[in-house]
Amino acid sequence: MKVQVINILQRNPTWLTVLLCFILLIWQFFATALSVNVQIIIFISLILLTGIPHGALDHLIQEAIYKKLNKTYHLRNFLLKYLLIMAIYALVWYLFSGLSLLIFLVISAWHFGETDLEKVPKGVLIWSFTKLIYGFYILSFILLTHVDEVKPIVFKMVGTQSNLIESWSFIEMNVKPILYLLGLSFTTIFIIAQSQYLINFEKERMFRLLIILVSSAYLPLLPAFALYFGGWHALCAFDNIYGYLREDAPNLSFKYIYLKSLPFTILAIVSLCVFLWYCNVFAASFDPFSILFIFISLITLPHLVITHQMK
Ligand SMILES: CC1=C(/C=C/C(C)=C/C=C/C(C)=C/C=O)C(C)(C)CCC1
Repeated sequence: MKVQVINILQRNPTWLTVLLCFILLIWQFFATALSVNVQIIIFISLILLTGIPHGALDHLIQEAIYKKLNKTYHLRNFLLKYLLIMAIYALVWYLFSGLSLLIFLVISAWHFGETDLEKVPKGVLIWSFTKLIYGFYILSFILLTHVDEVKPIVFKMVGTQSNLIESWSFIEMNVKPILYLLGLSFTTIFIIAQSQYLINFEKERMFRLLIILVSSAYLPLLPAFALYFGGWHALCAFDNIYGYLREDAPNLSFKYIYLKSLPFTILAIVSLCVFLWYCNVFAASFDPFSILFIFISLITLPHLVITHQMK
């Protein structure tokens, strides 16, 4: 029995996330509301344990892609390209914060769709569109079920611009219709895509995601986002990357690739701390979560460019 449970968790570690959802919901229901400290601990733990490490494998992915293409891989060139993309995006954030946030939301939606629906064939237009709508739905669900908590973070990220205030009041007043419309659009396009190119989705996997999403709606924003991002998206991404790297090196162990992510995880954490310190000293108004999300956006763009090349 014990061995069976360990096997299931090893094959599908997202069951642990489901378990965590139940623990948090029960705690919240029977004991007290989750304190801010507990929320922050859950958020930071998941971001550090899986969120950042899944992106810290990009150098291995790039190396594997180059190997398949018979191209020579240089870590130095990889790092330069990565940092250049981040620097350009940071400049765009500095000059046009509203546009940058929009870019972040669109690429995140695309990235969530691409990772979660990894079985979907690349280059089939209807499925590409389905992935995007799927990502938008997931992201909107998490953000719009926490609209009051999202608001101050977003306003600190982009400043109080009049067009943002207008769009925000529209969103605030239409949370339910927006979610219904997106849900309906996703269902419709999913059915059309399935009728054109049938894909067999694991029902049990979809059930796990559903539990995580529904639970997230009843939890505060930080644990809600961390449960999806660290407890679902990053774990699925790890699985995809592991499978991709094993195509050329079947003996690769999961422990080995996790350890390989550590140097860049540590580098990312140190850079984040420097970034937080810099913004605290030099920015007019400072909110650590806004800065953290801007930092996540900066590392997401090159990460997406690399993971998109995995076939
Ligand atoms: C939760 C949240 C936000 C969105 C975060 C997103 C979109 C994260 C995407 C991360 C990705 C795609 C990482 C890739 O590995 C906002 C609106 C910025 C601020 C309010 C809280």
